[in-house]
Amino acid sequence: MVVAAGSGVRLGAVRAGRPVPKALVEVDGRPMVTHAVEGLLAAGVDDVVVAVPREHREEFAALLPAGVTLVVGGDTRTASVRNALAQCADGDGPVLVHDAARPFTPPAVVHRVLAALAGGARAVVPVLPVVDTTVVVDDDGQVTGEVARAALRRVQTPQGFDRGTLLAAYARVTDGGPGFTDDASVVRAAGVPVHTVAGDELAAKITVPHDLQRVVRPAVQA
Ligand SMILES: Nc1ccn([C@@H]2O[C@H](COP(=O)(O)OP(=O)(O)OP(=O)(O)O)[C@@H](O)[C@H]2O)c(=O)n1
Ligand SMILES: C[C@](O)(CO)[C@H](O)COP(=O)(O)O
Repeated sequence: MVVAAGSGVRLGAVRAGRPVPKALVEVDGRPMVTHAVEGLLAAGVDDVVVAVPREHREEFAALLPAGVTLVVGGDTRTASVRNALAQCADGDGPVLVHDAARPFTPPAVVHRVLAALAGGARAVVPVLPVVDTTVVVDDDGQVTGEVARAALRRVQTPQGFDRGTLLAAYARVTDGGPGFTDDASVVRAAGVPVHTVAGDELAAKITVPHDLQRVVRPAVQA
């Protein structure tokens, strides 16, 4: 599945004087959501479900390839995943949860996640190391401590799950509960170990305007 129902408040994109959902913002000439969905399909993923904002449903439907299922997302990412998961309850095989906001995720990342699932992992996330010195600051912006970064990782998507494991984990949590920022956290809260594989800087999430200047479509995706 691809979650594309966020507003993109931090990106702050505007079209004809009105806020436009982040997933509809164009990168390399096409909406982010189109790149993200086509990327999964090109990597061999089938049965793609996309969570979209209710008020833009028709626009998303016109953009996306035939065969893709659209569902209306929720107020939080967790709620959007939950709505899309409802479409996945009867399927077979693992489920991938991917952000529309990571338009140029290389297929190799998808394949590493799927390979780890095929090897028996129930939950898999792509991660990258933290390469900068990392500190803690107080409310005034003063540094109050340094963080040992060797064990820290930045988490990306797609995140992959054994289908039953993901469904059961989401059934345990409510959208009004603790603020889960990804799906691995939901699964880990259910006591399931989360395995990591290497992510890729090309899978970076577009979050703030500066990210639009940095986003790179690889000439050849591996
Ligand atoms: N209610 C929500 C919130 C987020 N997402 C999706 O989750 C992904 C990662 O979320 P993020 O980058 O935080 O997107 P937004 O919530 O749109 O950003 P912001 O917090 O700046 O509004 C995005 O593809 C976004 O569309 C979603 O489907 N439904
Ligand atoms: C799911 C995610 O992209 C993994 O890094 C991330 O947690 C989304 O969180 P955000 O805080 O809404 O950007």
